[in-house]
Amino acid sequence: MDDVAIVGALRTPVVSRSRGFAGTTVDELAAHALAAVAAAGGRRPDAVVLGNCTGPGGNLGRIAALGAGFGESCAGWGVDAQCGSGLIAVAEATRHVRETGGAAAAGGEAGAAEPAPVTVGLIPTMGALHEGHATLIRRALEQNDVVAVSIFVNPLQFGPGEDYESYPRPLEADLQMLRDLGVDLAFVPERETMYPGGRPLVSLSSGELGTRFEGASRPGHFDGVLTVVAKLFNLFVAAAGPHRVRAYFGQKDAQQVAIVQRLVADLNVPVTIVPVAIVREEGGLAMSSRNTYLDEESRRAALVLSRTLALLREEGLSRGYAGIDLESARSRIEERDGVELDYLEIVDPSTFDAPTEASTRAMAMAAIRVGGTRLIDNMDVL
Ligand SMILES: Nc1ncnc2c1ncn2[C@@H]1O[C@H](COP(=O)(O)OP(=O)(O)OP(=O)(O)O)[C@@H](O)[C@H]1O
Ligand SMILES: CC(C)(CO)[C@@H](O)C(=O)[O-]
Ligand code: BAL
Repeated sequence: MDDVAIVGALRTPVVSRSRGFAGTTVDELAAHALAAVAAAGGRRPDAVVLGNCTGPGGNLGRIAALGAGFGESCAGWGVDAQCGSGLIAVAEATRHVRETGGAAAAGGEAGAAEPAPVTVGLIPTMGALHEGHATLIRRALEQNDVVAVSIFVNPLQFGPGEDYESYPRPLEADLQMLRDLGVDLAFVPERETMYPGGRPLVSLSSGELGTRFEGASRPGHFDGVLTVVAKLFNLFVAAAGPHRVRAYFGQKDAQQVAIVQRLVADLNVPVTIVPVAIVREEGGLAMSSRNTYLDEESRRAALVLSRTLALLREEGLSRGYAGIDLESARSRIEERDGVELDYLEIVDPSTFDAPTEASTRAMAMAAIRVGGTRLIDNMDVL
């Protein structure tokens, strides 16, 4: 027989596996459709071929045929090829009809598959975007289905006399960069949206860790960071519904990464933190929005920061971090014209205490002031 025709086609509704048909098995669903299509056509098939799209495996065709009441004489088999198995099953059924000369066969696909869960990537920024931000964004685009970038210069994390007012805000250029990168959503709230009525009454404390290093020079800075980050996390977790949220932070702000990781752990925030390595300019200077404040001379002077850290890294990797001469490194920075050293220390980045025998990482971290600009940087020395 050459001419084989499809005389009936039915399918069950498509629903979320965990919802509508939660108590129904795949072969029961298939049996239901098979019985209905046979009743409509007025004829029982003598064979059932079912493609298995991540169903339970086994011989779905045979089980469903029995479930549909086609009796033991109805043959049944399956095609276990996930996507596309339905088409192969129909082709198989056609072949069966052709070869057996006139008997009816049913082919189709059954499965209980749910698409991989959608994930949301969030990159909190203060804008004035550069290649460092772009790297975080690209990482998020690789790892998530939906990517959102927030741009908000958060007044709570700036101390008196810091650069809150003068912080660069090139919004149009930032938005163009986000469009070019293929970001799905830019969240650019007004100050009043984030803090209606001014400073919030309730805010977060970054604890003792928030008072050291960056926190010692910028009192209250990390409390402000945590408060805005917690607000952003709450907004995005709520908007993402059942979907997982990952948030991307740059290792340039290593202490910030550690404190945000503690926020998530200590307050059970359902967000996964993804740290991203530091992106540097060709000469080694860590990229930063505040680099735009530097004139040519300051930019040259600022190189002492990354170069000193790179020397410490070499020393640490070749002789062990315990042998590093921090005092000479500090002098090297202080002796550079136009540069003021705030701190240079070696810490275990999981605690920000001095590394111990048990430490698996040791990190040299430093902050300097060049002209009026404060810059930070760090490198692993173990
Ligand atoms: N060079 C960089 N490499 C990796 N991540 C970076 C780099 N610069 C910024 N980031 C990360 O981008 C995120 C947003 O940072 P932010 O908008 O404050 O930019 P910034 O360049 O750090 O600005 P600032 O000059 O204010 O420190 C932070 O998680 C930060 O660590
Ligand atoms: C995380 C952050 C966006 C919070 O304002 C800021 O501290 C930053 O840009 O690193
Ligand atoms: N990148 C850290 C934000 C700040 O310096 O305020």
